[in-house]
Amino acid sequence: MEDENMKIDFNNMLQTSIGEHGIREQDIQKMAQKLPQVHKNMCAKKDAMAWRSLPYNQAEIVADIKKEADRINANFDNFVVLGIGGSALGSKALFTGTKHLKYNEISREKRGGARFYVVDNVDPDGINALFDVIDVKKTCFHVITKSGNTVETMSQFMIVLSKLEEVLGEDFKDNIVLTTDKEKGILKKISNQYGFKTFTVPDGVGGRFSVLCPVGLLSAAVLNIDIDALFAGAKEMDEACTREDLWENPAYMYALLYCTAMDMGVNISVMMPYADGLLNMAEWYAQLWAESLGKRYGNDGSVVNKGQTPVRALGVTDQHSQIQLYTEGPFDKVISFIDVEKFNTELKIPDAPIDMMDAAYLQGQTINKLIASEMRATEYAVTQAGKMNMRITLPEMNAREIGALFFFLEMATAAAGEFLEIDAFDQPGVEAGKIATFALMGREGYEEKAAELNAVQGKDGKFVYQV
Ligand SMILES: O=P(O)(O)OC[C@H]1O[C@](O)(CO)[C@@H](O)[C@@H]1O
Repeated sequence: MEDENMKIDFNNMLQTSIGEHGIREQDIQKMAQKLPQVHKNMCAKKDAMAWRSLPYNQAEIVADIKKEADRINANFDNFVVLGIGGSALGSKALFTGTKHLKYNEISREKRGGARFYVVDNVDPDGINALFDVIDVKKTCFHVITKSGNTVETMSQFMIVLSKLEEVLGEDFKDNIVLTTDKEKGILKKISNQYGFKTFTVPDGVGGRFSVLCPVGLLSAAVLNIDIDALFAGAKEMDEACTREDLWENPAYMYALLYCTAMDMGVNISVMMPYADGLLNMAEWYAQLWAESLGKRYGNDGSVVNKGQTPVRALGVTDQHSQIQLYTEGPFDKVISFIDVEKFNTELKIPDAPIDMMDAAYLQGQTINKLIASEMRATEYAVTQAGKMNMRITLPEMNAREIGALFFFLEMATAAAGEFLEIDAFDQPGVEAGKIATFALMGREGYEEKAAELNAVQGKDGKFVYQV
């Protein structure tokens, strides 16, 4: 990739940079023995990993999405995404990664479209707070659930439908857009019966890999994010991340080094962007890395309990809360710094009208230089402390770079799944909680589970402190 593109620097993962707790050349060689099989699987499973084709095969869908976005922006003041996990996090990362950080507060003229919100929880105060600031009549709700059954999203949807009915009677169809599976799930049945505008999550595109399909693209279009540029970034990354040679494929190197680190007891992956707008990218990555790699069983059915705990941190803010631990605590984490070479704006630290004393050296410099210097300083400090870290540098925060970053991390995650010999595309571990929730909420067919839950032995009172 050329100089103006993203740069991914793995030096500080290595013993040559950080000393005894780093990865050695021979560790790379050893893990690289798996690479031919990893590459073979990545090639063989390309079609099954349908998210890899999304930058290439959606011309018609994107045209429809843009038309729908134009309708939404022409008719509504607000656009609200209802969804959770992979149905929400990509939209959030896209939004803050490319748009004005106070988007909803700037004028409509400057925004060029509806205000944008994502509701990805079932906190009553959070949902009610949104209703306090939007006029539901003037709001389009995008209900996203691939399975079409997710309890959080369906309950949000029901609340919204009733609010709409209160103010619009039966005339609320235009305020709703759905995105779901092509045939499965309750939402699809509702779509068929009531004829809401509906987009499809393609087969082979799991929630956490779905940002570049209608799940994230309708948000992108409503936000006037350049979808062609998103795809261009993803395609560039695809080209790099399908190469067979480890030394030319950054996704393979990421996967190899992180899996080697896991074998060395490095159980935590901290993503620490130095840009407010990229914190949501770290949130998105957290689901991607956690749900894809956290697995009890290996492909051969044996118990492996693999995975690495993702942590989101924000530079520089979390330097003043977490870096003490990262430098001096256990050797159990790797930090992925993300920095941005050129921010969208510049902010000078002017000469102050009072004597700033020892702080006067800051005068005439920029906040841009300060954040960049703090990133380098923190990288230096954790490297000196012998802790694994690496750096992803974005030349700018724009649609192309964000598209490339999504695709890079998706490819790295899929490759890591192959190195770990687990299925990176299922999530059986979340089922137990979902089923228990159905039971506790009285869903038909879950009576036995409800009885089981109610029969669970009481807690030992001596460990419960009623203060
Ligand atoms: O899009 P859905 O089916 O509502 O799922 C939401 C999220 O729930 C999960 O299935 C896990 O609970 C995620 O994998 C997914 O992104």
